[in-house]
Amino acid sequence: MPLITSTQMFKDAKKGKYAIGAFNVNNMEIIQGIVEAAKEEQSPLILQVSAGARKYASPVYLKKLVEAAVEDSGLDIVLHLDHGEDFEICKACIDDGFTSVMIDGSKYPFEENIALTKKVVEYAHSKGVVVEAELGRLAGIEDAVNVSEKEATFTDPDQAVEFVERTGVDSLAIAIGTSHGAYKFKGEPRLDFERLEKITNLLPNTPLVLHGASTVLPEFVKACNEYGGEIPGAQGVPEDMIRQAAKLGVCKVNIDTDLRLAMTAAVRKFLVENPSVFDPRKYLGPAREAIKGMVQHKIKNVLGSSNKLK
Ligand SMILES: O=C(CO)COP(=O)(O)O
Ligand SMILES: O=C[C@H](O)COP(=O)(O)O
Ligand SMILES: [Zn+2]
Ligand SMILES: [Zn+2]
Repeated sequence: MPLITSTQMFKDAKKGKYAIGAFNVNNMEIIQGIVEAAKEEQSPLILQVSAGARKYASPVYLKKLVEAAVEDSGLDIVLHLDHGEDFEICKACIDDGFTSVMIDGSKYPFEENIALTKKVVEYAHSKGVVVEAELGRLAGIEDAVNVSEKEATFTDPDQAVEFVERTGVDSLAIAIGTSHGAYKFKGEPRLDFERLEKITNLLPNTPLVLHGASTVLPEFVKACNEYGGEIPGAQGVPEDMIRQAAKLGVCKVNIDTDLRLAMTAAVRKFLVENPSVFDPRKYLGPAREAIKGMVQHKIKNVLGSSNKLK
């Protein structure tokens, strides 16, 4: 079973009006938890690696861990670079065997974003790798860059059409009100579904990607706060909104914060309840289980990708 591209996966998802989870991975326990969940649910799966993850774990460790997951699980998995910030990192990942890369030129003016994305698309396609790009800008924290609410901009539907036509990109990340991190809304959660619908109607064959799509599960926030953490007021995208986004053309849903919260809640709880234990396996085991349970819930009850493996 190999690493695969997302091309067929996205076609099926778009047609079936469900979404594929793209989960950020940083170490072995995170990978194992996610992959076990996807296997039990017989769900297609995207594992994504950020520049920060490559720096933390080293590129070779992460690549080999994902290869181990493919071998051990027998699943076909997409290995994707998340938020590639320049041509060089995209090229490095493509040369390294990634099957999908994101070039995130969203901080640049429109024409520069197009030129950069086009350059990555040309190289990636010559190697059989698919490309995600971003138009519009999400608020929140991303690789140590904090985009303020003021700097954030929603995706312009007409620009999206021009962007996809001129770059030849395979999928497009859009900004409709989600943001990275655990503090997504101050008041009532609100996403611009009208905008999403418009983009989908104008680009019926382009898989859309929703970044900043963690739901920030209250049970994990509560456990973190109960066991010594301090994350008051954390709030994510309600599950119903993710379901609706999938119905309206979103094929890829990016999830990192929920993994972090699940893992941290489990570790905090274990260490508080077992103060004399110092064997990392004893607290990383429950952390892996928490990730598995959370991912399984998402696949089954939110993304709708259970039993969609071909
Ligand atoms: O978009 C993401 C990764 O690219 C993750 O978003 P969250 O912070 O909502 O998990
Ligand atoms: O979008 C950002 C992801 O959550 C990755 O975060 P990171 O850059 O801290 O690894
Ligand atoms: Zn971005
Ligand atoms: Zn993102």
